[in-house]
Amino acid sequence: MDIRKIACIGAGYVGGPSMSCLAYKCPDVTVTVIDISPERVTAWNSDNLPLFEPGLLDIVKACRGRNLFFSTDAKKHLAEADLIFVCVNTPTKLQGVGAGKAATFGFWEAAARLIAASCRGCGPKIVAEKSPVPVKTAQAMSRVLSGCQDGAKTQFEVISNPEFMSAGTAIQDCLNPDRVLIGGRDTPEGQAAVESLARLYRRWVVPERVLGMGLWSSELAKLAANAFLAQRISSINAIAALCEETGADVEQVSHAIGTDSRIGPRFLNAGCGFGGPALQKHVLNLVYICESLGLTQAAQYWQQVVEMNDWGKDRFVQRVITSMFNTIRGKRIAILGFSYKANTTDTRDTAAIDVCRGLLLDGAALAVYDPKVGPEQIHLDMCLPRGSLEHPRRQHTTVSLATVDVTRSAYDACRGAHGLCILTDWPEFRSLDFRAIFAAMMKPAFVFDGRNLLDHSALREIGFVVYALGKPLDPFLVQRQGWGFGEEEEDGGGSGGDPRVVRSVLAGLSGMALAPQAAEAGAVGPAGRAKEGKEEDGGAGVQGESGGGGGGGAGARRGAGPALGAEGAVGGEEAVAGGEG
Ligand SMILES: NC(=O)C1=CN([C@@H]2O[C@H](COP(=O)(O)OP(=O)(O)OC[C@H]3O[C@@H](n4cnc5c(N)ncnc54)[C@H](O)[C@@H]3O)[C@@H](O)[C@H]2O)C=CC1
Ligand SMILES: O=C(O)[C@H]1O[C@H](OP(=O)(O)OP(=O)(O)OC[C@H]2O[C@@H](n3ccc(=O)[nH]c3=O)[C@H](O)[C@@H]2O)[C@H](O)[C@@H](O)[C@@H]1O
Repeated sequence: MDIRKIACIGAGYVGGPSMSCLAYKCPDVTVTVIDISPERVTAWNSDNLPLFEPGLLDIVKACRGRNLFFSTDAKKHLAEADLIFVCVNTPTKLQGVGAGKAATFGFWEAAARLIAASCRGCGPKIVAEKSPVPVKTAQAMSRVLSGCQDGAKTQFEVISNPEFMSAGTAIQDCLNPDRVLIGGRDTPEGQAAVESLARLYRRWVVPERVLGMGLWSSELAKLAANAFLAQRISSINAIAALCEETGADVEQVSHAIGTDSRIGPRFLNAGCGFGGPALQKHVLNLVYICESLGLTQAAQYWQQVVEMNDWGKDRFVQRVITSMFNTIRGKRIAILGFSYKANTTDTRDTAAIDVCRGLLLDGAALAVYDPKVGPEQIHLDMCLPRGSLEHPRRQHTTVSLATVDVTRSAYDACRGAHGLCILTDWPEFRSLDFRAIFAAMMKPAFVFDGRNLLDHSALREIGFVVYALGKPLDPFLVQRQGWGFGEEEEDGGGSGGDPRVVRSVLAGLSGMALAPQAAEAGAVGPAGRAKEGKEEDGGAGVQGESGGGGGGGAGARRGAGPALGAEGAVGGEEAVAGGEG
């Protein structure tokens, strides 16, 4: 079939960018992207696209109105199309059989019924699955399509053409894909349909990368590819935990293993957990398929990839808490980065949600900054009710948003903070002025780099105590129990550690390295006490009763934003950070 008109159901993260690239590369083919959401369609027809993707706006502007259209008029465009892509979402089931693991087929069935209803009596059509689906969805799709035809039958050939783009690099992934899979039935009609679509792709993708295969292989390959990626990340994260315990450096280890050409260097960055709309969901889909087929051991194997990811997020939260003297109650913690990775606004299943919720549950006051994600989304994600569509596995203990401040800049987030966490690998975080940030933070000032993004030795030079995931532990953290802070002070004598860190920490604790804001807010001199607080207020808080002597360095700060929790609880018996100054 010579494809002249294409319709795509779903103008989301996949449908929008992939169809824009198709239109860009095939100017003689008309591509119409359909969505049920009029707001989305309106946004696609404006310069304010509904999603941020580098290079996307240029491509859209080059084709929109020429051979690229966005519309809500499904009936018209589906009836006219030679080829229909289905790009609807496939969230995880929340109830019933397979809840928490199986993919919901509802959007797909609705799309199939829409196609069937719109195309009665039309000529033959190819229907291509683009969003990932459970194996054998094509069969179900064909049955729905042919079952809903009442009389005037249209010939539908269902093929599989899974999308492998990643958010943030969607345009380059579409324009220069590693491979394009097209799966079809092993019949003349099936193979003809595969060939029709392959001809389009071969206009810009070298023929060796356009791979024809069986329908079920193509469907399964998509889930398997994501499961392998997730497994790789969980594997390196498991090694990262081991590195911290042994003094090895995960970056050196991943470099070493990545130079083996059989393993390869990519996707070996340890981090505080993979997130996004795909990896976890697809691993769980795979688990469910294995379980359904009685492959218990295979199911358990893949399940462990997700368990490891959850453990990694918990481990990060634990590190923050134990590093900060076993208490974060009322302490302001800056969260830099909320999206699940850089260059996207997408927060679906982002590791930041679980990390933030973990910190909130332990009483922290968070100041969140993300270059592209706004306050509404962050607040929504933080308090989604149990069972929300894209986060079925999350533990939904209620957290209070009263202590979540979303700031306009990284500097605002860090001002007055006891610690800062890097949760997304936004490159701009690298070029922040960390001297200024250090000056404005409570002391000791902690950095928890969950993406190994920053220059850790430069940060230590400045005076930060740095936790870098999978790296040898900062001497201050190894020795943390020896400083007489927290509940376990009997452990140590406080000797040892990097002298620079030790000096800086001592300076901070004695108030010599006070943040200007803290000074303004009432903290004074080496024996600093909060002017507004009680005389006996402890260092880290303003309302504590017995925080100890001259701890002004780590605290004595009031009124500088929502730094303290409702109880202002950093002081009192938990005001250990400043207690021994
Ligand atoms: N986000 C990504 O980078 C990638 C996502 N995928 C997968 O592709 C699927 C779709 O993902 P996204 O595009 O991110 O989802 P999305 O939720 O952003 O977009 C789906 C769109 O389909 C529309 N829709 C649903 N049913 C419809 C119907 N009957 N008629 C018209 N419009 C309808 C929705 O309104 C929505 O705009 C998911 O399963 C995802 O896992 C695959 C590759 C990459
Ligand atoms: O099916 C999909 O939707 C897509 O899912 C993933 O793409 P995506 O989820 O956009 O992002 P990835 O680049 O895979 O990153 C996912 C998560 O893994 C984390 N990650 C990635 C790489 C790494 O080395 N370490 C690591 O922790 C990222 O920070 C992010 O949170 C796949 O990479 C795409 O090929 C696939 O098309």
